[in-house]
Amino acid sequence: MFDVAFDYSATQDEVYRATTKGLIEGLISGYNATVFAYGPTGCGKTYTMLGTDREPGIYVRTLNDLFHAIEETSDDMQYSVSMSYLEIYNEMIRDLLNPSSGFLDLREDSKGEIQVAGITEVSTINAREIMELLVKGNKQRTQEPTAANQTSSRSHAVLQVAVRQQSRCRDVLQEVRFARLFMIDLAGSERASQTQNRGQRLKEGAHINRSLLALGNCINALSEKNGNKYVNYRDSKLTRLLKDSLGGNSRTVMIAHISPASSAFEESRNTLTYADRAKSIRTRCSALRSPLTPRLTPSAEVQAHSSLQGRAEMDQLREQLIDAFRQQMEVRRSLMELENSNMEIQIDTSKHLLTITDWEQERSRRARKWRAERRKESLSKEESEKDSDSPDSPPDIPESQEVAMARENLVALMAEQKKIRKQKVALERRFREQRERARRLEELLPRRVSSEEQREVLGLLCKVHELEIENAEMQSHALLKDNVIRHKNFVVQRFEQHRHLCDEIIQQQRQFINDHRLLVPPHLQELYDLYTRELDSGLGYDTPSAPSGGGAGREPLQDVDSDQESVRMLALDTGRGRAKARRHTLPPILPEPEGDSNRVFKSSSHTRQMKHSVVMTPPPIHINGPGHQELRPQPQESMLSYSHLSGSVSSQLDSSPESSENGADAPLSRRADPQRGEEHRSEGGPRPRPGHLDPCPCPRQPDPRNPKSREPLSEARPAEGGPGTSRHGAGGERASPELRHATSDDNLSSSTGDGPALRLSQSKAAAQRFRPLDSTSDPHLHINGQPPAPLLRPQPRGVPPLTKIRLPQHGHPTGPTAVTSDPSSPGLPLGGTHRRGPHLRPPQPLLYVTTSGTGAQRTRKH
Ligand SMILES: Nc1ncnc2c1ncn2[C@@H]1O[C@H](COP(=O)(O)OP(=O)(O)OP(=O)(O)O)[C@@H](O)[C@H]1O
Repeated sequence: MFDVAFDYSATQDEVYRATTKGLIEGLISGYNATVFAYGPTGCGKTYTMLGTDREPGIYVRTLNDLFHAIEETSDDMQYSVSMSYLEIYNEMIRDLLNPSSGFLDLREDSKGEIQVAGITEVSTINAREIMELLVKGNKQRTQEPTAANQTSSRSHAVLQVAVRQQSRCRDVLQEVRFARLFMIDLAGSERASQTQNRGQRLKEGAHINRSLLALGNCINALSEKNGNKYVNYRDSKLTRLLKDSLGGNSRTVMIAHISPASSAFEESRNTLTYADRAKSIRTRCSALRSPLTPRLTPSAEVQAHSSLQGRAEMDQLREQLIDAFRQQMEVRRSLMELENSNMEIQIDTSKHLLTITDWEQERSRRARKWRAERRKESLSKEESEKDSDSPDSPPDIPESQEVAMARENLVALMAEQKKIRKQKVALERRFREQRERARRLEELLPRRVSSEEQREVLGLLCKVHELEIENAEMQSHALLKDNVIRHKNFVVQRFEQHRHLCDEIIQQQRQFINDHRLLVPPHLQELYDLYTRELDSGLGYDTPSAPSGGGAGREPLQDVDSDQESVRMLALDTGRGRAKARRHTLPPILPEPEGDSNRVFKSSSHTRQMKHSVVMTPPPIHINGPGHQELRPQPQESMLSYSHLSGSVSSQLDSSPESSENGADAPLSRRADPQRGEEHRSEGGPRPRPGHLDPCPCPRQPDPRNPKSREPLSEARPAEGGPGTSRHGAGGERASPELRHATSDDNLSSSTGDGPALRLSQSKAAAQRFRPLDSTSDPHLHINGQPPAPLLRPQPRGVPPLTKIRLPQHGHPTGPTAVTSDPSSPGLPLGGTHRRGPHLRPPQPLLYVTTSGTGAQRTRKH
C-alpha cells in the first residue's frame, strides 16, 4: 500500500500537490522536510524534480509556494531563505552553483547536523531567480547519454533550502525557527547489462549502485520494527547527507519511479520493495527553535500537522515519558502517605500501651496499699480473727473504660498495620517497575531523537521529573524522621514507666526487708547505697560531675527525665492524677539547662543503644531486665565473692536459729515476740543490738526535695531518742551509708514520717548469713515471673505477715512481669527446707534465702 500512485497521465502539478505541497506549511513553522526521487534510470526522476520550463517540477513549484507562504505571513514574521545546490558524483560533492569550488566535504556541526563545508548559499525569495539558478546549476550536473537514457543523470542532485524565521514582535516572543528542505534527484539505479555501460560509465554506475545500496541498507535498518538495528549512514555521502531526512527530525516524501515496460519488471519490483520498506520508517519530527522556549509546540501548528506521523510519534514519546514520571510520583506520594499512616499507627499503639501500663501500675499500687492496710489491721487484731475475717487477695479492680478501649484499639491497630505492610510491598514493587519503564524510555531518546535541541528538551524534561521524584523522596524521609522522633518520645515514656516499675520494686523489696528485718548481703547493700546516694545527691550515676564515676565520657541522654525525678515521682505519687499528668507530658527532646542537674543524667549503655536504635518497639518490662541494669552500678562497685558468700550462708542456713543466735557474728534471728512490730513502733522500745536489722517497720522515705528529710540520721536520732537509732555495722568493714525506705504508701507520700529510719548492718557477719539462690533451684521461685509462684509461705503465728508482692501483669506484648508471693499457695510447705541451687547466679543477686524467727520458723525471702 502506498499513499498515492500516478500513471502516465498525471501532471506535474498533480504530483507536486499530492506529494510535496503539504510540507511547505510545516517548513515555515520550523519542520524539516525532504523529498527525494528514487528509481531506475530513465524513469522520470529528473523530470519530476526539475521538470521543464513549460512543466516545472517539484523544485520550482515548492519554492514558488514557499515564497507565497512567506509573503502571506511577512507582516508578522521575518524570513530569510537561502538555497544551495550540489551533486554527489562518484562519491564526491560538487557545488552546482559554483562548480569551480572543487569537491566539498561533509561535516557534522555541534548540533549533530550534517553540513557541506564551503557550499554556496544563495539568499533570494524571487522564484524567477531561483529557476534560473536551478537551470544553470543543472547544466553543471553530470549527465551522460546511456543506453537507457539519453540525458542520464550520473549523480545525485541535492537542492537544499534553508528557511529562517523570526517573529517581528520581538518584545513578545523572541523565537527563531529554522528548517531545511532537501529536494533530491537521485541517480538512477541501473543494471550494467541493461545500460551496457563500459569504462567511465560502468565506474559511475558502480558508485551509483553502491550509494543506492547504502541507501537501501539504511532504509532496511530504519524500517526494522524494533528500531534497534544499527543504521550505517557512513557508507556513502548520500546516506550521510540524508541522515536526518531518513532517520531523524524530518518529514520525508519518497517518490518512487518505475517504468511501465514489462522489460523493466525486475527493477520496478525492486524499486517498489524499497519504497515499501521506506514507508515503514518512522521519523521523529518536531519544530526546531533557537533559543529554546518553554513553549514546546505552537498549538495551532500542532493541530495543523497533527496528522503527520512523525509529530505524533514525538508527542507519543513525550507523553509516555511524562506519564511514567507522573505514575512514579503518584506511587511515591502513596508510599509517603502509607509511611505516615504506619507511623501514626505506631504512635497510637504506643499511646494505648502507655495507658494500659499506667493502669497496670495503678492496679499494683492499689493492691500494695490494700496489703499495707491489711498488715496494719492484722497487727492490731488477734491472729485468729485476722485469719478468719480477712481475704487473702485484694479486691479485683475493674478496668476502666479507657483501658478497655485501649486494648480494643490495640487489636485494631495491629490489623491495620498488617494491612499497611502488604500495601507497602505492593506499592514498592509498582514503583520499581515504573522506574524501570522510565529508564527504558530515557534510553530510547538518543536513538529516536536526532535533533540536539529535541534531545536537550526531553533530557531536561526527564531531569525535572527525576528531581521532583527525589524531592518527594526527601519529603518522605523528613516526614518519617519527624514521626520517628515523635515515636521515640513514647518509647522514652515507656522506659520511664519501666523505671517507675523498677523503683517501685526496689521500694517494696526494701520495705519487705525492713518489715521482716532481713539482712542483706553487702554487695546488695552497696547497690542500694549507691541508689540512695544518687537520690540524695540529686545526681545520676552517670552525671559527669558525679564522683562515683562510671559515667565519665558518656553522653547525657537528653530527651528523658532523670532517674531521680522518676523515683521522686514514685515516692511522691499520692494519686493517679499526678501520674497521669506526667504520662501526658512528653519528655523534652532538647537538653535541659545544665544547671538543673536533677533533670540530666547520662544514659546507660542500654538506653544509648535504644536511643540510636530504629527499632521502635518499647522494651518489655522484666524484672532483672535492662531496666534493672540501668540502675546497676559498675561491676567493680558491686564486686562480691559469691562463692564466699554462698559457703558462709550455707552454713548459716543449715544451722538452727538457735545456733545462729549463738554465732560469733551478729545473729540473724529476731525475737519471736509476735508483737515485736508493735514494740518497734512504740517509743522507748528496746534498741536492737549491733548487727541486727533495725526492726522498725516504719522507716521514712526521704523527700529529695526536702533537705531535712535527708539529714544524716546519725545526727537526728540522738535527738529523737527513740528506738531503732542504733548505729549498725559496728563490726562492719566500712561506713554504712544511710538507707531510707518507704514502708507504706503513706510513708511514700510523706517526707515527715515519724518513724525512725532504718540502718542496715554492713557487717561481714550479716553478709555471711545470706546466699543467693539459683532461681531455678526451686520451681516456686521465679524471678522473671513465669510461672507466677509463691515466694512466701503462710505466716505462722507470731510472725508479722509477709507482704504479698504482685507486680503488674502486663496484658500487652511488652511481656508479663510477675513475681507473686502468695501465702496461700501450696508451693512451699510450712517450715519447708530451703533448696540450694547448684549454681550461683550473679545476675540475680536479689534472690536470697535467710532464716528468721525462732525455732523451726524459717521464712523464705525474696
Ligand atoms: N511524465 C513524463 N512526461 C513526459 N516526459 C517524461 C516523463 N517522465 C520522463 N520523461 C522523459 O523521459 C526521459 C527520461 O527521463 P529522466 O531523465 O527524468 O529520467 P531519470 O529517471 O532522471 O533518468 P536518470 O536516472 O538516468 O537520470 C526524459 O527525456 C524525460 O523528459
